[in-house]
Amino acid sequence: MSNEAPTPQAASVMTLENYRFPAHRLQQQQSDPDRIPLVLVACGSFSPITYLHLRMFEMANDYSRINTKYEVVGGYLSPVSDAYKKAGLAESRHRVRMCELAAEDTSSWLMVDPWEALQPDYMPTAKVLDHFEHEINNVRNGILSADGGTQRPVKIMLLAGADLIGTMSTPGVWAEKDLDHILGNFGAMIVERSGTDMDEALANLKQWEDNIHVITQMIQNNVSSTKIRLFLRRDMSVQYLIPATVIEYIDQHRLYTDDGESKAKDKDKQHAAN
Ligand SMILES: Nc1ncnc2c1ncn2[C@@H]1O[C@H](COP(=O)(O)OP(=O)(O)OP(=O)(O)O)[C@@H](O)[C@H]1O
Ligand SMILES: O=C(O)c1ccc[n+]([C@@H]2O[C@H](COP(=O)([O-])O)[C@@H](O)[C@H]2O)c1
Repeated sequence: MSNEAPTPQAASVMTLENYRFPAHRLQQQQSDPDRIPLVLVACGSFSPITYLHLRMFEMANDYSRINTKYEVVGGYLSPVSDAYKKAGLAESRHRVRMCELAAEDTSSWLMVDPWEALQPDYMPTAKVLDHFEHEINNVRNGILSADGGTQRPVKIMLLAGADLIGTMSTPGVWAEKDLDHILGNFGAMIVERSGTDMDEALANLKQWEDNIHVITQMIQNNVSSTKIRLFLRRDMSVQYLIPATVIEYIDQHRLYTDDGESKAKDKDKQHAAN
């Protein structure tokens, strides 16, 4: 897929004007009548997306099937917009395209929603989850029941790593009303992460503990985007840590190299001269 142009409905070619909620892999009908339909939403930088980000969804799917009454009917990556201004953040158009390449090439059920990435202003996570609630439960009226008789509402949940829930326990990072909305109304699936003490991360979130599902990593994977960027700056291999199509894209666009921008500009000048 990496050498193919994105299709017209692809997340990476959408603008705020022609935006359409991606639903091509969203399950249309439930398989199990006894389960509650669930859509997982991972918000983050994804600069760049790694295999761990993708694995989080697989772990959450297994966890849901084995430990809960939920049936996962869809999964979305929602890259943060350029307004987030975090160190190491590549332009959102690149992050959306890398997520899209990774999802299309390695998964049969993950999708990328560019809505958050396209926003000119920073969009708090509570508002991003509201957007999914609106698109799935208001616009689409939920999901068809297993017997085909009724439409059922879909539960939307945040999927995140332990460091992110740790920031929720840290006073002042998240608005209190947003925490109550995210953890009280939506809920979260949290993947443990080495370097983050789960008890500490959850310490101030006791009132919502019934809505917080902790997923243990049975095979520890400690890949992070920061380490990938570091390897790329040192011209070291990132093969088998992130999808091959994403590596190809990073090479083509000279992302995450110290002199990446100037090289890209030189290339543009060369094209213009020819
Ligand atoms: N190794 C990991 N273990 C568990 N969760 C992770 C891991 N890497 C990322 N995540 C989670 O994936 C989500 C999106 O990650 P994001 O791109 O924002 O972070 P990151 O990979 O830590 O990036 P950076 O290194 O640039 O800070 C977050 O919820 C984060 O907690
Ligand atoms: O909504 C908030 O108040 C909020 C506060 C801190 C972080 N977030 C979200 O958490 C995600 C990961 O952030 P970070 O800084 O750990 O890469 C990203 O999608 C942010 O928008 C959201």
